[in-house]
Amino acid sequence: MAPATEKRMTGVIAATFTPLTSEGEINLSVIGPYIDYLIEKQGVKIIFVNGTTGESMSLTVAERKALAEDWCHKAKGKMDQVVVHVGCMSLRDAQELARHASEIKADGIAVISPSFFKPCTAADLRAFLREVASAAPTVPFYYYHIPSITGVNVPVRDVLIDIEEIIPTFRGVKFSGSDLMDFGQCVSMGHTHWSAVYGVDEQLLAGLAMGANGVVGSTYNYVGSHVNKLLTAFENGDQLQARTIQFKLQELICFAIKIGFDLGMNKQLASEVSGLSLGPPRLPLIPCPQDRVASVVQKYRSLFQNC
Ligand SMILES: CC(=O)N[C@H](C=O)[C@@H](O)[C@H](O)[C@H](O)CO
Ligand SMILES: CC(=O)C(=O)O
Repeated sequence: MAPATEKRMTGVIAATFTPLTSEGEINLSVIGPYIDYLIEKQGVKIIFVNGTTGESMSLTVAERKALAEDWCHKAKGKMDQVVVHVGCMSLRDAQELARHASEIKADGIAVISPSFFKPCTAADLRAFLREVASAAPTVPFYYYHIPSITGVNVPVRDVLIDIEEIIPTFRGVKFSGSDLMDFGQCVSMGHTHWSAVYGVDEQLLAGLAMGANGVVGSTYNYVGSHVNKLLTAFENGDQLQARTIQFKLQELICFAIKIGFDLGMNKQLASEVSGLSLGPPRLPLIPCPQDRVASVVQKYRSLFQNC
């Protein structure tokens, strides 16, 4: 059983971008103001760092450690939780990051499946996750499912069967897939000390309907306050209001997709809205052309400003 003091992942969780300088170095000076911005302007109290949005797979292990440490240190006493993604292609790197996350007192770790050589079965994936988790035996552990990026389509329900027998620290799933039956099965197989957080921002309301405890995503860096209202409306049974906000977010994402939505655009949009200097993405991703940034920012303002 989980210790009584352990916190669950709930509410609106921002998957943070990794601030880079214009020369492409990690820029730790932005992290303090970034945390304050998320708390004050977006009402976000839990952050998920070094994930997909954080370009973790494009960073070195040393950079990921420096970032994780800074996020945890600066969020202390401000954020409710910092969950650090430690997944890597190499099991040894993932274990090193898991151990490090434990040392810096991260509130949880999450692990993505390796995606160059992929696990073929749920058993293979479970074996990988167990080895990473065992490097941080006191830290709450989450499996991070993102099949559109990893190409690993093992149903999460198969990963979860009796998983605490092999990973005693297992505490839930960050589910960034669109298979809502599988997500529903994760919720229904879950325990009261687990969290099922949903990660497809454009259909988060469907995730809530399936029983998500929280939502995690990149767009909550700049629509977090609106999505907080969506969650409240959902809890109050106000489906109309919840859908109104969801549809606005869909409109923004649809618009962005039409002009070429990628992490470069997303990061630049977050910079423009927040006023933080998040910098460019790292190659192979490239910065978004200024005219496209301007039009997505304009769309954002027309949908979300002054309401
Ligand atoms: C594939 C991807 O990056 N997924 C993110 C997190 O899981 C989401 O937050 C998306 O960025 C978001 O749903 C917009 O498509
Ligand atoms: C979106 C998300 O959860 C991530 O960036 O890892």
